[in-house]
Amino acid sequence: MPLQWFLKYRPKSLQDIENQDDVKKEIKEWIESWLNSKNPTSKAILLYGPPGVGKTTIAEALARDYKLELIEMNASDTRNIMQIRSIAEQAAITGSLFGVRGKLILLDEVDGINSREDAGAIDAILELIQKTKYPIILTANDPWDPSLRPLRNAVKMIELKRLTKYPMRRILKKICDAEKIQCSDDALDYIVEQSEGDARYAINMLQGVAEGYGKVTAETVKELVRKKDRELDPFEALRDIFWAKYYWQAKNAATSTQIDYELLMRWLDENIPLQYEALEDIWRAYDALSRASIFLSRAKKGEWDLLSYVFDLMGPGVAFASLEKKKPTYKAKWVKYQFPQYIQLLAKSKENREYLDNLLRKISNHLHNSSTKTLEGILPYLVQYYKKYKDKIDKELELTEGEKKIISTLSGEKPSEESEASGSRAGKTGTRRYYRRRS
Ligand SMILES: Nc1ncnc2c1ncn2[C@@H]1O[C@H](COP(=O)(O)OP(=O)(O)OP(=O)(O)O)[C@@H](O)[C@H]1O
Repeated sequence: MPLQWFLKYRPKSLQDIENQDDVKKEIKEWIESWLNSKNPTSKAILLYGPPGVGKTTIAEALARDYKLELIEMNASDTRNIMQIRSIAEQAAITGSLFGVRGKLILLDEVDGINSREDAGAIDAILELIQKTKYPIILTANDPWDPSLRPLRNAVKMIELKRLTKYPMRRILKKICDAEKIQCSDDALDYIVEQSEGDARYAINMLQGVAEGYGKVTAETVKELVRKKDRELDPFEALRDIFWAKYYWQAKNAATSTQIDYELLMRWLDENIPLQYEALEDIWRAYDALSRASIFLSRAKKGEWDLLSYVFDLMGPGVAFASLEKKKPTYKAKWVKYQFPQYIQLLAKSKENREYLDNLLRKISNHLHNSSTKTLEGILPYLVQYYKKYKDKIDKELELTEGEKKIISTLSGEKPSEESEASGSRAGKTGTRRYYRRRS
């Protein structure tokens, strides 16, 4: 796997870090107070602020600029507590022996410490701060948890703000130039806007578009870039999974859809043969999906830890079933995704077809839309939100029992025995035909 760009282009020196001038000034003064005197202004600092604004990058760049050896560890990993203790011991002794050219200790993500499960972790860090002969940097997104109060009192707090538009645009532009890809200003602005000040997110999006489409235009970014932390609709989730070039892209898509994992399985099931062409790719994708299904049934028996494998197999498992992706010339194929197979049940009987037609007509009249647009663009959402707004929707659209039954079937509720028995793959063509006929 090629290197992720946010790592490849991580600034090496403080002078390359965008937008954090006050922080850089303050942190330089702090480190110089450590190096030039025996009495630093504070033994440790806590860099805090939203994700992807440069907390870790600043700590690493500082070490490089001042030629300090960086000892870096994730504070939220319980296994590190022992290591933190041993550093505390060593730091107390060796600092005085080896003098100036020293180390910088970085404890990332202290807000990830689970105060109940890792009761000793905060104490271990406090002990380290007390004994240390080396400067310590802690980082956190949210340092305001009450359990972190003793830490807050023991450090100097420095806040990092979200990156603003122009610095963020410069970061992206530099990468476009270095990678020799054409990026339009409109496209970069769109990415910047969607990323809400998170440089890692923006760079990941840029890389996703550049590698998916080969060019970064306003049109291509609008297709692929989603607002940060927004839940994906099923069509977007499928595109992100099938087009993913990286594990994280596929995993993100599988875990951040509006639909639940069982429904996502159905969407994938329906669309694997549409997206992949090589038989072996299709076979591998179904193999991953079937394993996901096995883990899911085990998870539902109470072993919920296994859910993580379900997402691994549904997302990255399906995404990397395609060997074509390994070719440098690979470009994802644009496919019009289909609503899952169980809609076949609707096309099966004349009665159901009438209910569906009536339902589509009612929604279309209500929204002044065509039936085709309603079927493809509105119905999936209505189905998704039906349970939550049932009373309102029933009332506004004056739905009959038959029409309500259609919505329940579409939402993935278990079909009745009669319809399940006839839900073979033969009906699938019927569904497709039904869709084609309408569009
Ligand atoms: N101020 C910045 N200037 C230039 N690049 C930046 C800046 N901030 C972040 N980046 C880019 O974003 C990536 C992620 O940044 P970093 O890991 O430092 O964020 P963070 O604030 O520590 O986030 P988190 O809280 O999620 O750990 C970096 O590798 C770098 O490529």
